Amino acid sequence: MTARIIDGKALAESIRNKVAAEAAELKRSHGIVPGLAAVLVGENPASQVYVRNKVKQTTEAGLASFEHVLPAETTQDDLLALVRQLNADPKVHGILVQLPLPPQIDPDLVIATIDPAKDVDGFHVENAGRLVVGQESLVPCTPQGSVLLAKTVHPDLTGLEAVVLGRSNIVGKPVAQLLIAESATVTVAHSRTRDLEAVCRRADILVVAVGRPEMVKGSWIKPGATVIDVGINRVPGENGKSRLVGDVDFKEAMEVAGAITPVPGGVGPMTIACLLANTLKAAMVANGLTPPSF
Ligand SMILES: Nc1nc(=O)c2c([nH]1)NC[C@@H]1CN(c3ccc(C(=O)N[C@@H](CCC(=O)O)C(=O)O)cc3)C=[N+]21
Repeated sequence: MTARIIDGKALAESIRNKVAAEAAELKRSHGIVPGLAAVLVGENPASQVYVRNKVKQTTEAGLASFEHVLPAETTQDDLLALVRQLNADPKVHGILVQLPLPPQIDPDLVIATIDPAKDVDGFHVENAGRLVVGQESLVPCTPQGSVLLAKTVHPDLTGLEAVVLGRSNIVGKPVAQLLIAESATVTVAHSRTRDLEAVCRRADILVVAVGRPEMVKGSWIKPGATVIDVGINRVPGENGKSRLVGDVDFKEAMEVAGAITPVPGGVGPMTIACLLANTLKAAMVANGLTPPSF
């Protein structure tokens, strides 16, 4: 059997098109242009690619994009001052401070300083808590994108066995919360889990977010399972070039899984699409309007 490849690029494009249509209508009816501010500290090359893609897609969807590129030596106080300035700026509806930050800056303090209503990453404790208790919130983009991709295969996740491999605050934990909200039976596994392979093999839906290139092998996957690969790892490729691989051994997984997301072209594009959707949502909520669902 060969797995079906889940097309993240196509789903991301359809979400971006919907954001663009809604943004055009918001501008026509209320004169509001949703604005996203992205703050990048230092020059991590992978971050720069992400920021460049994000700026392009933000403007293509008709949203306003405000870029703040700060030197690696930026002090914590200077970054906090910028965040407060963006909190107070009515043209800015969403604020994203790209992680990781340099060592002199405490990321928890930066996230806590972002106005929760503008926290389009969904990382603020207020949004994380609201997600857990099932209240309306800004939901983290990569987790949201991962679950939307799983739902292209299983529109109803009720009662399915979901295993999330990874327990980070930015992916593993929020993915688990979203899957619980979809009535899946959720196990969160991690590096300390006993017999990790056997736990993964129980999964109808396996979401992998560990940041280790090609760690999950074909033998870890239940035949026919849906595999969502959140990893984006740059590894040495042919003739001195680098290539991107996920946290799942794609070649092996293709022989066992029922459906799988590729890297690139899977979860990555969905992260950006969901970021644009969150920015639209933040702009509408800030103006007393009811946002669409995606
Ligand atoms: N506050 C914060 N929020 C984030 O969401 C965040 C962050 N910091 N720091 C960095 C990571 C990384 N990240 C990516 C998103 C999309 C792609 C993406 O679109 N990748 C494409 C293309 C990859 C390529 O060709 O280089 C793909 O997978 O197909 C990649 C990486 C968001 N992150």
